[in-house]
Amino acid sequence: MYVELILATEYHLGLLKAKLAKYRQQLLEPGSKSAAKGEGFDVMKSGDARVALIGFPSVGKSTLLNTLTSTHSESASYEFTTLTCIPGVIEYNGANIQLLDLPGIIEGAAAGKGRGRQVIAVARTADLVVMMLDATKGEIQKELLTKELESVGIRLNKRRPNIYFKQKKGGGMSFNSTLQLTKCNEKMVQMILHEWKIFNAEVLFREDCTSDEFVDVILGTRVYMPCLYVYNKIDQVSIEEVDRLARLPNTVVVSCNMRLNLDYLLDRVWEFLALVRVYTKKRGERPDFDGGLILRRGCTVEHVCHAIHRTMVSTFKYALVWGTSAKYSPQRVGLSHFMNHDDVIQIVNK
Ligand SMILES: Nc1nc2c(ncn2[C@@H]2O[C@H](COP(=O)(O)OP(=O)(O)OP(=O)(O)O)[C@@H](O)[C@H]2O)c(=O)[nH]1
Ligand SMILES: [K+]
Ligand SMILES: [Mg+2]
Repeated sequence: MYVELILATEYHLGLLKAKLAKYRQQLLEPGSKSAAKGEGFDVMKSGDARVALIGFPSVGKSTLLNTLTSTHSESASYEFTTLTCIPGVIEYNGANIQLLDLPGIIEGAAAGKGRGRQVIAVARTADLVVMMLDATKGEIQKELLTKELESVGIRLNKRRPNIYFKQKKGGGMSFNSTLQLTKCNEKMVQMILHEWKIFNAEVLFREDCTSDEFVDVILGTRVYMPCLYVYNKIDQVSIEEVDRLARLPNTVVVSCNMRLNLDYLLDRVWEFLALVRVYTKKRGERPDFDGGLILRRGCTVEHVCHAIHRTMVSTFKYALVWGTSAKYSPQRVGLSHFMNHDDVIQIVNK
């Protein structure tokens, strides 16, 4: 009896949340009235990666842009100093990383307060969100901002749920899981799908997901982004507090005014962007250490070929690789060999 009651509550709540998610989705769809005014700022994507600075007003976003790039963005002690998107470029490890200074956002941003929607629209286009927080203001800012971003479908530091979902023309529902599910079940999935008027589909849970995560999968418009939390103004708090903040996950503590820990911040940005630099070398010549190629972690020799020239793969015979990805230097490898940061490669054509 008791168990049934809990289950009934779970179903009720699960379905309610699914309805809400569906409703919110309609609000965000392009063409709908409320979405129209929430267009992003018009800034060209450039460089090897894009980082968006998100934070409450006056946490020091513009000060950071001014410190790390040659672009100037007005910074002042009053809130909402920045009213538009200001792009700058960080040069690091031979890569050009576009850093976007944005207006501060406040609670209710997702619902249209201030320039919140525009800011969030830009954040969605970034490869990394740097959430800037004021070290003097505790952790509440982080929770509020995370909620704002979640409410418009941005998931920070989370993996896409491992659920296979395919809508079908007929054949009814097929539900399977590769492991014991503890947070969701077939009945719940069916109820949620009916809410979307989906009666024919194939669903396979490959991990123990919640019904909320299943809703994310049906919507299919969620963005999963890495996020680095940066606590600024550590010159204003006790050493004990700095120590505590610095140990939080995915966190860097800095002082933009005093230029403290900014090198470490850049290291972490590079790591979060998962960038890799690879040097090319011609036979009998020294590697071209001025012109490294910027690629993503997990890239292979094939990716390197594409980065050099789109027809390179068709003439590829083998490659010689020096560096940490090679078992010996040089190692002779094929197209599927994984490259590491700062490896050197010489490509031999047919
Ligand atoms: N104490 C201290 N103050 C800082 C630091 N970094 C920035 N500030 C100050 O914080 C205030 C706000 O800085 P901004 O760079 O304008 O902040 P913002 O986040 O861009 O603000 P909005 O554009 O209004 O959202 C300025 O008075 C800065 O001098 C820091 O490391 N320590
Ligand atoms: K400000
Ligand atoms: Mg600013």
